[in-house]
Amino acid sequence: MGALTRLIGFLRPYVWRAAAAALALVVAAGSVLVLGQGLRLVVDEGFMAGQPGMLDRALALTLGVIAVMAVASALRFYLVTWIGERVAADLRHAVLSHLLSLEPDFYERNGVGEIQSRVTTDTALLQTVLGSTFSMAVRNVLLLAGTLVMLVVTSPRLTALVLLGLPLVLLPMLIFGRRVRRLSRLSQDRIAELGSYAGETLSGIATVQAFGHEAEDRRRFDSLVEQAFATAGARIRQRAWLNGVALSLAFTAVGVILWQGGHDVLAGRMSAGELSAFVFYAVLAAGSVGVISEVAGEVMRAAGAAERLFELLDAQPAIAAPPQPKPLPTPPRGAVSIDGVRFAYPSRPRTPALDGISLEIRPGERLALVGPSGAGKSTLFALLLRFHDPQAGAIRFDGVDLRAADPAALRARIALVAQEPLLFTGSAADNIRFGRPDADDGAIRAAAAHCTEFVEALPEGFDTWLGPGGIQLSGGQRQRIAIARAILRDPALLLLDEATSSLDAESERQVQHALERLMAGRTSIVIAHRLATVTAADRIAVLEQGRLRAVDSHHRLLERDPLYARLAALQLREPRQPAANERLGNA
Ligand SMILES: Nc1ncnc2c1ncn2[C@@H]1O[C@H](COP(=O)(O)OP(=O)(O)OP(=O)(O)O)[C@@H](O)[C@H]1O
Repeated sequence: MGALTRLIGFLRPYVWRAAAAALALVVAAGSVLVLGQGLRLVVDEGFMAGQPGMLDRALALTLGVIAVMAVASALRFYLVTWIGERVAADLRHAVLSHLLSLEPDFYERNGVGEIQSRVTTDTALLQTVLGSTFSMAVRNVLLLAGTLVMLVVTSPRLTALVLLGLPLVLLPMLIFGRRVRRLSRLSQDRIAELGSYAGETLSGIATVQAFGHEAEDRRRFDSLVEQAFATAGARIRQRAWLNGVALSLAFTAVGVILWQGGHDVLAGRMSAGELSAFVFYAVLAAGSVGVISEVAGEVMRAAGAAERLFELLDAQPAIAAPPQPKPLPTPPRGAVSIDGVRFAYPSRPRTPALDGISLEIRPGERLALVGPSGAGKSTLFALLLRFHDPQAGAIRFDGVDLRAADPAALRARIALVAQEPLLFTGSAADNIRFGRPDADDGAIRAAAAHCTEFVEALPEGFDTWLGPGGIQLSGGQRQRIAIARAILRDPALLLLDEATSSLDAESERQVQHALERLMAGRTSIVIAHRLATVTAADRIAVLEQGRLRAVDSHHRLLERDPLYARLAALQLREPRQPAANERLGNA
């Protein structure tokens, strides 16, 4: 119920349309009720009094009422459906837009697949229910209320009989309705679980097939699908009971009324026209109850879906701009100060991923980060981008504590080139424009100066569609596009996670050349995997188990830090030399 009332809040911008819809609804339902009175007149004044002229007038009147009913019904349908679709669209918009403000951690905790399923299946369900079912429900609730009034007006005695029977009809609806609602929610959860599992498996299809994991996945799919089906089965059983019980009760009631009413007419307590009208209204009422019982389940399912969507809407971003964000100085300098930073991931509060890190990085400096796997290098990047806040200490960018700044303003001064750069569906130009959507073609070409030769060789140059994830490019080409994207953003601070996968010597040289362009004149922090990078760096910071071990130049570290010497020997690689057969081939 809470979710439904909150949905009504979404109606606020459309009060006038809602009012018009309500008016059309009342007129449409009202004209159906008037038809019942027409029926009474025809029977009493026409048939019983034996006046054919009365029949003609009754027909004319009826046609008029039908015309009004038709127009009002069409209007009601249009307006109510429009509002339903509009509210579903608004809700989709609100949820998607809110999701963008939640930090990467949130998705790690809750699973992207699960969230995706809520956004797609739950909004789709709401869309159908708000767009059509809801309109039916409202129409029938109103019709039911109207027919009940008309029943009382026509014959209070018979109505009393109906009302006595009413709890018999409503009680099972309430009981079954509640069960249906609980099962609906469970059913949606199961489908979401399935969707999330399928999403992960299908996006990792290459790994799945390479390891021959299909049989295992098929088994798990089977079990998840069957679980979802079992839940759906339980829900359908409840709905089936609900429908059967409600309908049989309603029509039994009509039978009883006819029987009692027939006795009343015979005894002269009511006219035949009144009984006709009464039965007309009773049938309408029973029909409404039937429809309501049918759509109530759907509406309850929608309430479950709305509840899940509101949960997403209510998720508070852990990282947000303070009410009065402190502006970063202009022009940006690119000074980073890390001061006694301690950070542990929420899932492992006892083992800090970074512990007591202090480091000053001067504007324009080139700092290389090295350390064994799990030392905290990527975590430091995540903190610099403010995906997390440190539990102790502070990070300052150009003198401003990251927590005091607007994260968007901070990130506008940073560009990230990830180890496996992520490209998105679109053209080469779209991907380069990613961090500056308003950039014109000239700016894009300038930023891509290091890769024009290969981009222009693509079938449609910069407008070539690269497929989802830039699948149509080689690893080295993807990296160069990602570098162009960072150059176009023109950041004061560059965060670069060097690729570990080896490229051939020529691609390596091209990527290196692109990186030189990117790093020129800005502060850069590089998670280094190449010997060339550490030798060219101003300083190298050696991390080990979340602690800063040493900060110095390559040569001095080689002399005085055994861990560094070992890492340099094992981890940092020279550009790959062409193999002997390649050299032979070239000769
Ligand atoms: N999301 C997370 N939740 C909990 N712990 C995490 C999470 N991400 C990383 N860690 C832990 O934090 C520590 C530092 O990880 P981090 O990814 O920063 O290391 P790294 O130096 O970048 O390693 P690599 O070179 O292998 O990428 C590791 O012990 C890791 O297990």
